[in-house]
Amino acid sequence: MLEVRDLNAFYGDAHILHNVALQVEAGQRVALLGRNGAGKSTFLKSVMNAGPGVNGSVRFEGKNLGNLPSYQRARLGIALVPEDRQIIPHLSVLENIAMAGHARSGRPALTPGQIAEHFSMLEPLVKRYGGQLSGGQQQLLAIARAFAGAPKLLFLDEPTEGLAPIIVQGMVDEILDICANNGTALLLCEQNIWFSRACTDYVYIIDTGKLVFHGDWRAFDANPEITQRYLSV
Ligand SMILES: Nc1ncnc2c1ncn2[C@@H]1O[C@H](COP(=O)(O)OP(=O)(O)OP(=O)(O)O)[C@@H](O)[C@H]1O
Repeated sequence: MLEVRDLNAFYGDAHILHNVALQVEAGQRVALLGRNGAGKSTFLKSVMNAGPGVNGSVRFEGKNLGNLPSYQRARLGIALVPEDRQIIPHLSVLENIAMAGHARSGRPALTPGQIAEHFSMLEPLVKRYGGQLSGGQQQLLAIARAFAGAPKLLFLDEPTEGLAPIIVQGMVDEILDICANNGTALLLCEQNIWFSRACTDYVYIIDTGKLVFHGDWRAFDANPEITQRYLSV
């Protein structure tokens, strides 16, 4: 579904990503782990054509995306939930979800009400303003909003950052359920290994802009030095 080859990314003269190759199959759930500054967000932004200068090949459902602008990538069915969530504070929960409808992929989409129903922590809050939500509630709203476009592939950028463990635990089921119900593939950028393991089947590790490991969680566990070398702080 998503096939990235030889991806290099730059901010001005700074060469951030080096020959990255990563693949996500339809319906697959994949984690991209790495320390602060390893290049996870840059990778997502590069695939969305939303910031860094990029060369290399990004193919989605067999099509080379070339210079296609971000909004057209969204309409092909790729949704990015950015690290800073970008909730609109003066719109209600339902209005925030409805706002993302313009990114529709062309697949049958759930209504904002149906999307909110999937997220038990959000459902009682549908009329509340975005700016009145807690950090965890805002994160769930950002994920819920991504589903307004009926994405085929969802990018989540460090969704657990700054959230209490109890909220993070609840998010696992909400994310797995809505992805399964909608046949949505997931690429999760994280530092939280527990959460990544609970949400995905396959893992890539990035360190200073280079991929240094990929495999399933069994292969990850068979190489404990990986955690020590690339993920411990
Ligand atoms: N707009 C920018 N201009 C210049 N350099 C940038 C910019 N954004 C990120 N960088 C640099 O690119 C490198 C990768 O950053 P990136 O945000 O992709 O890492 P990350 O793995 O997502 O980290 P974090 O977990 O802290 O969000 C870092 O060295 C960072 O300082």
